[in-house]
Amino acid sequence: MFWRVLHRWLGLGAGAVALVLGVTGMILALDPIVDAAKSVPAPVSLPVSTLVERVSATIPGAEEIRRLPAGDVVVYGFDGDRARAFYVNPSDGRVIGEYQPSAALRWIRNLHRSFLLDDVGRIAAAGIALSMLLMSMSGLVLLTRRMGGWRHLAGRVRGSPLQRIHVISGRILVAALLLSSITALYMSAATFSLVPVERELDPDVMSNVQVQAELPGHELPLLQSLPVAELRKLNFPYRDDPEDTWKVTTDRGEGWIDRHTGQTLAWEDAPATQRIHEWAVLLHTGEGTVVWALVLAVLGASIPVFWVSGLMLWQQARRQMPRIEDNSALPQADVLIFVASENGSTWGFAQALHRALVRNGHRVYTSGLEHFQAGASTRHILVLAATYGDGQAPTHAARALERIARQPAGSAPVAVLGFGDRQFTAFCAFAEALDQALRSRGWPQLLPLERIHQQSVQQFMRWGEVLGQALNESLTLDYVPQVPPTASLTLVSRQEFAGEIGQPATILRFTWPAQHWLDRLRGRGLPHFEGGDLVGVLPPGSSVPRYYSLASRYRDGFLEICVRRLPEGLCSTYLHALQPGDTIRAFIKSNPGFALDGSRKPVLLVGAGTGVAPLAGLIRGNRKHQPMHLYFGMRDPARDFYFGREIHDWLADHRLSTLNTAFSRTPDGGGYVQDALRRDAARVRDLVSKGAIIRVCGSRSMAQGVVETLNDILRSVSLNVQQLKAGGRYAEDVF
Ligand SMILES: Cc1cc2nc3c(=O)[nH]c(=O)nc-3n(C[C@H](O)[C@H](O)[C@H](O)COP(=O)(O)O)c2cc1C
Repeated sequence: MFWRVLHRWLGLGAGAVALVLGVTGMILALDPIVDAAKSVPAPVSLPVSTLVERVSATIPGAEEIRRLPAGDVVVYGFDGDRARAFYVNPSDGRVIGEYQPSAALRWIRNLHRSFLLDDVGRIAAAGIALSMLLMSMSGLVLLTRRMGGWRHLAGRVRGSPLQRIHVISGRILVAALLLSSITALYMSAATFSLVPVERELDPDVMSNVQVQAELPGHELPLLQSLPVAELRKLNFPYRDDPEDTWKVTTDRGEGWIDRHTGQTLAWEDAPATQRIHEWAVLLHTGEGTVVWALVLAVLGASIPVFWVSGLMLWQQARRQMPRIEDNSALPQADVLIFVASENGSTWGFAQALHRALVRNGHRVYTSGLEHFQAGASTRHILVLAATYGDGQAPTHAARALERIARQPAGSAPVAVLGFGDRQFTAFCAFAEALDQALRSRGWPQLLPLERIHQQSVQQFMRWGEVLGQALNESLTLDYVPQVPPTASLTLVSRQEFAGEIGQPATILRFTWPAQHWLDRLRGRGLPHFEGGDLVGVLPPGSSVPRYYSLASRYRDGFLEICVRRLPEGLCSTYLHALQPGDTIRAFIKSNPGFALDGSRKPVLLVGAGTGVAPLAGLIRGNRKHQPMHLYFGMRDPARDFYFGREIHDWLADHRLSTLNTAFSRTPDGGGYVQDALRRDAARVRDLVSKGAIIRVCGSRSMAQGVVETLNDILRSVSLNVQQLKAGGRYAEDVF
C-alpha cells in the first residue's frame, strides 16, 4: 500500500512538472509564430553594407545590428548614455519602434528553463529532462505492449472518442518527450560546459592604425557581398579605439574587418559543435521556422490533452467498477476472489459470484489480482482473469505472475476462470499462464481452467453450476451484464428479404440525432464505430442485450444491420416490427480483432447468409480501393442475396474487386461457400501467399467448414489457418 501511494504521488508530481513544461513549452513555441507574423524582414538580396548605411543615417550611435530568427532587424546603440534597442525597417532604415522583449515571456522562459531558480533550477531541469527521456522510453514499451506489439503501434486506434484521444495524444507525447528531452539534455550539457559549443578564443587581429582615414560601413567589401538574409550580428568598432575592428557573424561563421582598409583580417568557420548546438536549439524551440514551431506547439499541447483525458478515463473506469458489497477482510474470509480486468466487465462477473457465495453463507473477500495471497481462514480461491494485447495481462495485474512465483503455495485449492475472445490467437492466454503458474508453484486445483468467450453469460452460469458441485452446495449466479450508456437510434428505412422458409430477413438502417462533441467525449452519445463492430440492442422489457454486426461505419452517417427473424426470437421479432420513424435504445461494442489494419494487402472476405453484413461494412468503408474479394454463400439469390444491389455498386466503383457466389438451394447453384473457395483454389492460394488477410462471418458450422477447406487449399504451400491466425491475418465473427 505504501509503495502504491508513494508511486501515485510521485507520478502525480512528475506529471504536474511535465504539465508545466508542456504548457510553457507550447506558449514558447507559439512565440516564434507570432514573431514571424509581425516581422518586417529584409528583402532577400539586400546587402549588409546598404543596411549599415541606412542604419547609420537614422541611428548615429548604433553599435550592433542583429537579425532575429523571425527575420526582424534590431539595432542596439546609445542615446546619450542610455542603452537602447530599436526595431528598424531594413528597406529604409527607419525606426519602427523600441525593441523590448516581453517581460511575461521572459518569465515563462525562465520558468520553463529553470523553474525561476537559476542554476539550481537548471540542474533540476536537466534531471527532469533525463527522467523524461527514461519515461518516454518506458512509455513506448508500455504503449507497444498495450497495442499488442510493434506492428500495431501505428495502427488504427479504436474505442470511445476519449480513449482514442488518450492513445493518440500518448503517441504524440512519447515522440514529443523523446525529442525535447534529448535536445534539452544537450542544451543543459552546453550550459554547464560539459560539451564544447563555441570557439574558445577570438583571433588576435587589429585594425591598421597607419592608415588614417576610416572607411564607412557601406564601403567594406565583405559587407557588400553579404546578403542580410545570412546575417546574424554585426558589431561596429568602438568609436574611441582605432585598433578595434568590425565583427560580423553569419550562418557560416565569423569575420573581422579592418576599420581603415576594409580588408577582411580573419574568417573563422562556425565549428561543428556550434552547428550541433544550433540544431538542438532549433529542434527544441522552433525559433526561425514557423512550420517546426507549429509542430512543437502541437507536441506541447499533447501533454495537457494526455493528462486530462487520462484523468477522465480513470474517473470513468472508477464509476464503471461495481461496488463489492459485504466484502469481508482477507484474514476472516473463507473464499477469496481475485480479478484481472482492463475494461471492467470481469468485475461485473466477480460481483455476481461474490453475491451468490455470500448468499450461501460464505465470508468472501474480492480484490484485484495484484493483491493475490491467501489468509489464515482461506478455504477456496477463485481467479477471474481477462486477457489483453497479444496474450498479456490487464495493466493492473501485469506483475501478478511474478507475485505468484515469489509466494509459497498455500493449501486452499484454486480455480481460474479466463475471459477472452476466440478471435485472438492467444485466447485467454493470460488465464492459462496463471493456471500454469499456480499449478507449477504447487497450489491445489479446485477446477480445471475454463475459458469464457465474449463474456458469455450462459458459459458463466454453467461454470457456476460446476463450481457449486465442487463446493458441495447449490450455487446460482444471477449475473446481469452491465449495459453501457445507450443512445437512441431512429429507423429510416428497411429492405425486406424472404430469407429462409419462415425466417424472413430485413436490412435496417438507423440514424442518430446530432451529437454535441462534448457529449461524445464524455461517452454519452453514440461512439465512433467501424464496419464489423457490434451494436447491442435492448428489446423492451429485457436487460440482456442482443448483438448484431454492423454493415456501416460512423462516417457513413447511418447504422445498418441485417436481422433474420428467429422463431421465438424476442429481439429479432421486435426489430422486424419496427417502422420508419420508430426508435430503439442501443450501444456500440467494438470488435477489435475483426477490424482491418489499414494496410494495402488483398482481403478475402468469406460470408454466408446474414453473415455477409460485417463484410459489407468492410467493403463499404474501402474508400482506398484495397483489393477485396468476396465469397458469398446463400440459399437462393431470389430470397437471400443480402446487400445485392449495393454489392453490384461496390463492384462498379472498385470498392470490391471480385464477387464469387454459391447458391446452395438452386439447381447448379454451386453448393456452399466452401465449394466456391475450392473451385477457386489456385487464386485463393496465390492471394494468401501474397499476404492476403482473411475475414469470415457466418454460422459456427460454416466457419468450421471454411477452416477445413482453406487448410486443404493451403497445404501445398505449407500454410494453414492456425498460422494465419497467429500472424493476425485470419479472424472470424461467428454466431
Ligand atoms: C484491445 C483488446 C485486446 C484483446 N486481446 C485479447 C487477447 O489477446 N486474447 C483474448 O482471449 N482476448 C482478448 N481480448 C478480449 C478481452 O479479454 C475480453 O473482451 C474480456 O472479456 C474483457 O474483460 P474486461 O472488460 O474485464 O477487461 C482483447 C480485447 C481488447 C479490447
